[in-house]
Amino acid sequence: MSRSETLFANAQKHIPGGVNSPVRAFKSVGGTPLFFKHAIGAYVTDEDDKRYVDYVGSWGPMILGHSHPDVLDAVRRQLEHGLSYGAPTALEVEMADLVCSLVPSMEMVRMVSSGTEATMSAIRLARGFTGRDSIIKFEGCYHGHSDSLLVKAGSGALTLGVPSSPGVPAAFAQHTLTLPFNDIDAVEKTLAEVGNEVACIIVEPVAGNMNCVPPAPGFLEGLRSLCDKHGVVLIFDEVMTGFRVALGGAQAHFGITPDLSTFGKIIGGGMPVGCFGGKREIMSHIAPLGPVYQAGTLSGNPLAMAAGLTTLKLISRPGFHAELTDYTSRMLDGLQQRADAAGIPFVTTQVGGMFGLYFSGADSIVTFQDVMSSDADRFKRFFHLMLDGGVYLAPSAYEAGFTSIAHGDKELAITLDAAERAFAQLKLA
Ligand SMILES: Cc1ncc(COP(=O)(O)O)c(C=O)c1O
Ligand SMILES: N[C@H](C=O)CCC(=O)O
Repeated sequence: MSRSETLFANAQKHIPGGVNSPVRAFKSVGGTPLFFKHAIGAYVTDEDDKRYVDYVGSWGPMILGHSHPDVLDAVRRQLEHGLSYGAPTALEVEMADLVCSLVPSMEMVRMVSSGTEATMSAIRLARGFTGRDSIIKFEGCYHGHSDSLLVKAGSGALTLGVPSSPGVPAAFAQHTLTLPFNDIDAVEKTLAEVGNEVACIIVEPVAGNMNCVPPAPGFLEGLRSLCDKHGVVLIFDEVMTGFRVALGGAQAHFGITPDLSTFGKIIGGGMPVGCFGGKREIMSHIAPLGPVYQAGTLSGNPLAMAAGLTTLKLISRPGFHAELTDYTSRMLDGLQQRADAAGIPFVTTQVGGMFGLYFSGADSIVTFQDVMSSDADRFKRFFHLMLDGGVYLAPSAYEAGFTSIAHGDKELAITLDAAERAFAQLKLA
């Protein structure tokens, strides 16, 4: 048995399913999840000492690559001063100022410890601000695992086939209206009927939890104008896209200003961090300024702030996102060429350093149905062939992929060589 197999067998004794987050379990691709012990730059190393070019990047945060020396130094420096105080720090003030300067729609920001907390709190705030109970989300979008948002959700919920989780009271779920992503007519119709009951629309501006689906032209613009018309709070969940598809997030990339935004992943530089924020008028309703309660023992944790601040400063250098985008495009072009040469129907999607791979004959991927019509069995075989070739992709056909600035020509060659062999094998199968 490999070390990963032994560890996985042991893990299952006391950890449900052997993992601390369902998407890690390889359920939809089969086989044993890899247990990692080391990560540096574009690579992760498993417990059996096999190294892989990594396109998961801890599900998005590692935009600088793993173990960036400046980030590690910042954490080490902070370590000497204590792990947590449960009191305000200068680092939090610096973080709030930086986030608000990088993302102009953020006039005020509250730090939390995960993306789930960020979206859950933003929803509560939108409800408290508007005095309305209903929310609109989109099928296949994932906004963390809070009750109101685990309805027709993406990510592990979709992968495991339980997009609407047991344990969510029907009374909660009835306030969550779920509409098709990229279908602005459905939003218009719903708001025309019940607009005065809807507190907010929450959307992943690039859907990244049902593989990667960019917004159709006019979709985000339509959401903005419909929210204005019906007094609905527009929330961009930028936990995944924030600081990745552009320094100012998807809202900068697409030029749409939401009322509230949520961030996670990159903002913590690999440490557990999230935040929500936006218009001062709305954020002023959060305690202790206003009556909507929200709190956290470890919120604004100094180690996490040190890692996040250093990451945000490093990715602010001119040209960073253009380089990230360029690598991603070259990698996807290379995959497409090799799939075409092997005669394998294959489509890719990309926004900046975020991408999707589909075994599909469709011209483009726009809807949830497009995603679900792609060949997940073929992806499963591709995933394992790529693993054999030293490339670690997200272990699900319903997760986006991520590149880092540490990915360069060497990693491109490893990836494309592995893919060429994988497509050839798929053709034979
Ligand atoms: C768009 C989006 N929102 C929210 C979350 C929840 O974040 P977390 O896993 O940090 O709770 C995630 C990822 O899990 C995400 O991709
Ligand atoms: N798709 C999820 C978040 O982006 C993956 C992370 C997780 O839930 O473990």
